[in-house]
Amino acid sequence: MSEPVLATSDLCRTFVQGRARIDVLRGVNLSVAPGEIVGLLGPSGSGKSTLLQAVGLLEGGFEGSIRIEGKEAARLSNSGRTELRRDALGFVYQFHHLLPDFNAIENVVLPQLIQGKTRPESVDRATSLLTALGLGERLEHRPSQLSGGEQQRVAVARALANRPAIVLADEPTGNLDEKTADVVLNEFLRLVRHEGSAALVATHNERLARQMDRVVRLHEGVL
Ligand SMILES: Nc1ncnc2c1ncn2[C@@H]1O[C@H](COP(=O)(O)OP(=O)(O)OP(=O)(O)O)[C@@H](O)[C@H]1O
Repeated sequence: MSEPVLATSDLCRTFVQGRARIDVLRGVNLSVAPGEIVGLLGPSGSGKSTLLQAVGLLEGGFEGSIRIEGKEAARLSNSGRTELRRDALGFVYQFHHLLPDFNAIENVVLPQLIQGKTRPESVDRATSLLTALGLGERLEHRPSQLSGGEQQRVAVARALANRPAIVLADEPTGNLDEKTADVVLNEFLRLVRHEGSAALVATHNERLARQMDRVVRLHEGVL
């Protein structure tokens, strides 16, 4: 069996607020195989975003092990973690977080330039991803000139631009109306499958989660 793209073992995260201790993650064991799309369900406040932030190497303060493509995050230097985040992970959030002064194609080109790709190849890749998401006629629109669904599609293209091993998505369609959310999620899943990336997708929506390969649930800090 091939090595998981993401594996956590006994992952714990406690927040201390004044005298209160909140044990949000209490020994999470999760493994995601290459190309596997996993839905992460759990009630509000159950720790889905906290888990995604930990495995996205976005913040420290957790205990336990996080391995991405076999690399133990805690053993890496800060720059090693930054490189791993840039090369192996893609992120989609509930709000698009696109750069407002850059158009769609530039938003998707930028992470590739940061990774060291040339401008022509980055533009080719961005054009093909955005076209696959139905935005071939919107390449030069800035975020404010796009609808909510179109903005999220650009965010999806940006997340996939560097061919991540796994995309981490936190309520990627949570800000869209139901019909648009369905369409955008389906396009997201289709493109992730086509690209061969894995994905871990936090959602409240059981119906959308059923379209994924597997669903895990956070309950009282464990899966
Ligand atoms: N920086 C922080 N300091 C203190 N408590 C925090 C912090 N971040 C999160 N928490 C607490 O951790 C718990 C889990 O929060 P988290 O955002 O991970 O839940 P969630 O499952 O993503 O919720 P939702 O579905 O509503 O987005 C909550 O009780 C929250 O108040």
